[in-house]
Amino acid sequence: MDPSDQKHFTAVDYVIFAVLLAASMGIGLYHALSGGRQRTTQEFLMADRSMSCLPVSLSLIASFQSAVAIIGVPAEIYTHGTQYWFIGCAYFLGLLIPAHVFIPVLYKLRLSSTYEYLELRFSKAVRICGTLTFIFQTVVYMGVCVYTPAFALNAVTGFELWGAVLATGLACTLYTTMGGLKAVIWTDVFQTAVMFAGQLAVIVVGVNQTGGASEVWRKVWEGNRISALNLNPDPTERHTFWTLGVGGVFLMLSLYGVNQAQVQRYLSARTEKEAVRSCYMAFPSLQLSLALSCVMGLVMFYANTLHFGCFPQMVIYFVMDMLEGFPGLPGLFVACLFSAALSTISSAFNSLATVTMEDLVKPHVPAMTEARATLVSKALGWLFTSYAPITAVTFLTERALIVVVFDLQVALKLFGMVGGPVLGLFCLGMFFPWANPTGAMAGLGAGLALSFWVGIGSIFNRSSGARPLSAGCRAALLSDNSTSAVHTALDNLTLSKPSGLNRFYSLSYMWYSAFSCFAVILIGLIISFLTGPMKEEDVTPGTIYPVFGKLLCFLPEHLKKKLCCVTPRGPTVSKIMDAGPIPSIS
Ligand SMILES: CC(C)(CO)[C@@H](O)C(=O)NCCC(=O)O
Ligand code: NA
Repeated sequence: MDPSDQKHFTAVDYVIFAVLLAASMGIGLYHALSGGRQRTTQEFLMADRSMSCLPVSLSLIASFQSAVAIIGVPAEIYTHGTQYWFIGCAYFLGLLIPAHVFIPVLYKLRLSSTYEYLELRFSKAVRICGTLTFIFQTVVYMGVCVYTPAFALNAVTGFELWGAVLATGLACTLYTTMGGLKAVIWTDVFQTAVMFAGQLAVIVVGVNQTGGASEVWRKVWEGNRISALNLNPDPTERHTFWTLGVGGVFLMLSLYGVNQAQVQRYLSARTEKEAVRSCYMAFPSLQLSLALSCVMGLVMFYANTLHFGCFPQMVIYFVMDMLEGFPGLPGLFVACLFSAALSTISSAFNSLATVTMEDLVKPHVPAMTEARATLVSKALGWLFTSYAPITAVTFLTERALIVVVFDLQVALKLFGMVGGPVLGLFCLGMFFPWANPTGAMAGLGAGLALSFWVGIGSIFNRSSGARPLSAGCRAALLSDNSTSAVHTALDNLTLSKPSGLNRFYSLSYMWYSAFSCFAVILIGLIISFLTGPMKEEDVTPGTIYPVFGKLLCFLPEHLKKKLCCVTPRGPTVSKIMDAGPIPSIS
């Protein structure tokens, strides 16, 4: 790295950065010493189920908004125009459905791990498979998240990459294991504020330097960066209204509907109403965050005259150049990236500790005392911490992978490939009373196989929906002579339509969630009917959401009853479950 890139940080910047870390630690320490002092798993993992909707809602948006999005979205807008902004349309249904379908079912069951649902509805084996899938997704995602801010810090201060990665993991584990979920949620609130402040500062400075908002607008308009609504129905087109606005709903459902990190937050809310409200309140903040990162991409487009693509790493240099002469602001921006990453990683730690404890440890050690269980949960937190830097460092050793790791697409592909089948499994259970455990297992297995097939196939398929400039970006990263590299990349741009299996591999990654979700449901239902569908009286009460009953409310009563299996939650079951661990269902 050119040492001249490292002139940006002044003493004020270091102070701002230190304040972020100190405040996060302080919040952790406060929750370690107040309340019940984190001596029970109910407090450590579930925040005593006492949270109100405001902190929960800010925490919800922080979980999956990492530095990857903060710099990935501007890079996307800069390169391809504002089409990506239409993902905001998916936020409507993507939050309404969790609020009115998933929360009512999951909250009433008083779960700790969302995968307990799978055991109640299907079997222990399905639950374990759900848990393992989640652990895989989260561990890979953490590796991606931890790397981005470390790169930024390295670029502006020269701080060693691996040192920054380790420090991030360490800081995060410290406050997470000290203060439990309460600390995670309250640091999320603080860190979300820092995140917004950093993005806002860049935009305000950028717009002022470039001669006002109307100037920026004129230039991005002339530069063709304001995209019209693309209604092309082709599923291989990377970003259209359909892939973003409809495919995006399924992506949102896999994250906000059934992902442990989010469900744990809903369940930590004081009441079900409060959980639903937090979901509603997440909507404006998510839109604001999307708008800020899109506008940042437009401002960058104005500030830079190069009319080729931009890779995410460049965003950091752009911003640092823009903020030169404003001491404190580079520090605020790096703090913004770290806030985004820390809040995501802490959610990941806490949710990993929860599922490992609740799904993998507790069922085998039923007689564990609360104090012991809390200790084990904390130890699990530490275990997973060591895992995140290991993943990140593995990425580091493969220099070419660095470009990949930064990509917004990588994170969204992962959510779709791994989260989509799990979403399908929950939908199969909640909406289709006939689905049986065999069907669920087969559906999940087939769904995962299909989504990995298309996901891995797309990596090896040149004309895939991947960004056409990625080859150029890689070359540009490795040499300073970016102009010629970009020309080569543009020359190599393949415009021919793929056919056959290649067409399958070119499926837009925004459809991965929907595709694998439907695959799981379809295969799950077929296998269930072949092996003997579940009888209504065998389904655990409270695990079905009568979606057909609600949709077909005009049908006569007896037909509706046949279709939707509206089983009320029996008093015996609720008593057993309120008393403690879930009884095994055979
Ligand atoms: C997942 C959404 C679409 C909504 O939360 C967004 O935050 C996002 O694009 N996240 C990318 C992954 C990341 O930032 O780590
Ligand atoms: Na975050």
